[in-house]
Amino acid sequence: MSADIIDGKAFAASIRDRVAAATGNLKEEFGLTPGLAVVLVGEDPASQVYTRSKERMATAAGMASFEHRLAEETTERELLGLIDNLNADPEVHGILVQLPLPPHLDSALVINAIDPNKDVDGFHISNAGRLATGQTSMVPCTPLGCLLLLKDRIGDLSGKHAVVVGRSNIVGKPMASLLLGANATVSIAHSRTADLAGLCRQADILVAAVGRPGMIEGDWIKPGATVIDVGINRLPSETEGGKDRLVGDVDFAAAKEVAGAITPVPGGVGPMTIACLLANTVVAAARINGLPEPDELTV
Ligand SMILES: Nc1nc2c(c(=O)[nH]1)N[C@@H](CN(C=O)c1ccc(C(=O)N[C@@H](CCC(=O)O)C(=O)O)cc1)CN2
Repeated sequence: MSADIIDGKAFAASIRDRVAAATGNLKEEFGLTPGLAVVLVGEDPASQVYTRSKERMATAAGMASFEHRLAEETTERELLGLIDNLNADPEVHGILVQLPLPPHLDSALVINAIDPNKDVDGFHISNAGRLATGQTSMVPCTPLGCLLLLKDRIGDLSGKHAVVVGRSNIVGKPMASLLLGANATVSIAHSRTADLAGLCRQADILVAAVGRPGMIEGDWIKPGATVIDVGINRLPSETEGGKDRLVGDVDFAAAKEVAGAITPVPGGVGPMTIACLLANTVVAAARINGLPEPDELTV
């Protein structure tokens, strides 16, 4: 039997519709237009695509979009100066600095300079700590998107064994916190985990976020499990002059023969990231202004 394919693209579109409705309410009832500032340093081609999509989708949802394109050689001082200005700007409710930054810039320093209330990526140390300790926080967009897909597919996650492969600060660790908060039993695995395949085989929910193309094999998956593939790996085309191929961290063709449900790459988790960013921006705008939060957009 072949797994159900989880349509992240369609689900993300439905979240963006809800964001647009919530944005419309804030404007009509309170005269408040949520504003998102997108900061891109340098010319990384994928980052250019992602930031353009963020700006376009923010505008389509009725928000104000503030775009800041900075040269590759921008200094830390200049970038921190911009962030100070955005922190102080009452029309800006969400600030994101696109990652990765050029290597001469200290990402942790830059992210921690963002006002935590405007940190719609949820990467600030104070938001990371609040999430890890079960307090209200801004939640990182990719893990938030994964949780929404899982809840939509499974409903109550209580007692499910979730294995998260990957321990990054922006996906693996917050994903584990969110799953714990939803009462799953959580294992965090990584490249040094003994018998990684054996651990994955115990998972009712398997989240792969390692950045290694096709690393999770079909026979690592428990029959019927729900598999969330966070990996977005670009491989050269198999034909000369063709376009690069995007593949996930899971061997999709093999896994779909065993899993109960699985996200594809592209079209799975990726589109949820931007939809959740927009949802976080509306939530931030409401919180900053002491207004009721649109609860359908929070977890
Ligand atoms: N400040 C941030 N930087 C980065 C984040 C982030 O959440 N905040 N995440 C990633 C990049 N990213 C958003 O910024 C992102 C990645 C992928 C997608 C997406 O929709 N992917 C599509 C495929 C698109 C393609 O062809 O490349 C899919 O999977 O279907 C959206 C956003 C790193 N940086």
